[in-house]
Amino acid sequence: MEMTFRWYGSKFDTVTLEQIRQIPGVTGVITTLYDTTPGEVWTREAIHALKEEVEASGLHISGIESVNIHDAIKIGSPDREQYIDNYIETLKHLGEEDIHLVCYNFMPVFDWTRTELARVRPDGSTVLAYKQSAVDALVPEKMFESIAGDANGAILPGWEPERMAKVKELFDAYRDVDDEKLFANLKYFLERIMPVCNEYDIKMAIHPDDPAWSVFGLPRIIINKENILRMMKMVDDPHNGVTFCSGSYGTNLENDLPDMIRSLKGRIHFAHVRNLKFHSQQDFEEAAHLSSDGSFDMYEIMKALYDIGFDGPIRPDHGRMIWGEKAMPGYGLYDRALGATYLNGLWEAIDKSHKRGI
Ligand SMILES: O=C(O)[C@@H](O)[C@@H](O)[C@H](O)[C@H](O)CO
Ligand SMILES: [Fe+2]
Repeated sequence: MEMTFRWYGSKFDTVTLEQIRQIPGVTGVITTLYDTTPGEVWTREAIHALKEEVEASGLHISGIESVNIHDAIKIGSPDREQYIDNYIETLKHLGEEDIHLVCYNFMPVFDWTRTELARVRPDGSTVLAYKQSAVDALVPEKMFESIAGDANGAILPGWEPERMAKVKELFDAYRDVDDEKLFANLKYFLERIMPVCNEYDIKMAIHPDDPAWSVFGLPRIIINKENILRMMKMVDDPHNGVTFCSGSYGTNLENDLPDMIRSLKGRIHFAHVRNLKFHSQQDFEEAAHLSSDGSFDMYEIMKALYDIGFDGPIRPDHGRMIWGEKAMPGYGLYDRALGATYLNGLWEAIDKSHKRGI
């Protein structure tokens, strides 16, 4: 595995490449062209410039998170053809620039959903949190407004203001899309892009839905072992793979994370590893990465990744806001750096135990 760090680009991120370069063991960044909108073609020039900037700092681009999918593709409307063609163009340009990993998600309307962006924990740190009762008390149009105030002025990934302004219309457009239709539209999309992925060896890594259940009645399919295995089989190509995100699959306590990892051997191309702390089944907050701070056994998660021979990029996921830092919620420097170091420590221990036959 390679330890990496998400970086939104110098125009958007409070964290610099120089800082990332000094986190021990981090060699790559996971980045994006944050000022593109879903559906747009990424130019080769823009990708090249990003790559040069990253490489000038002594790091390299380990993958893209995300090339977002236009709603027409998820809805399956006739104009999806154009947007799929655009996506293929983007993949081609990425391949030409020697980038071989693309993370994306297939969530209707909203990307990840949280009801609080700055819940205060007993140690004074703040974290993102989710409470089902708070979602149930909201109309979807108000979702964005209800959390935007705590965003530290940042644009939230997957919550593009232009799209959020049209939430009502989007909900209408998804009216006839149920789980089966969404599966079919995902299959259609993947079958169309697989030739270019094969040609340029681009590994597609779908990110799970977060939380891993339906929100506001919208269909959500990338939520559990059964569905993700169905998806792997429906387009049975190693380039059709997974971002294993412990914090997203882990929102559903019925998901056995190490078991899911083992069942996806060979198809996990990217891993997000973070911890959650549950207060009740549908009330949880993001914890520090350390097992004892949350509800997951992080050793078992890393061990499962190790055991399946995972060799792709891994990154700490959302971190707490600590030490007075002001950054995009979940994406400050300090706590994610602690997370990277902790995960590297677990990995070293697992690796050495394995080699010594312990
Ligand atoms: O919650 C986050 O910040 C991320 O894990 C997602 O936004 C993720 O990048 C996308 O869902 C992947 O397309
Ligand atoms: Fe994630």
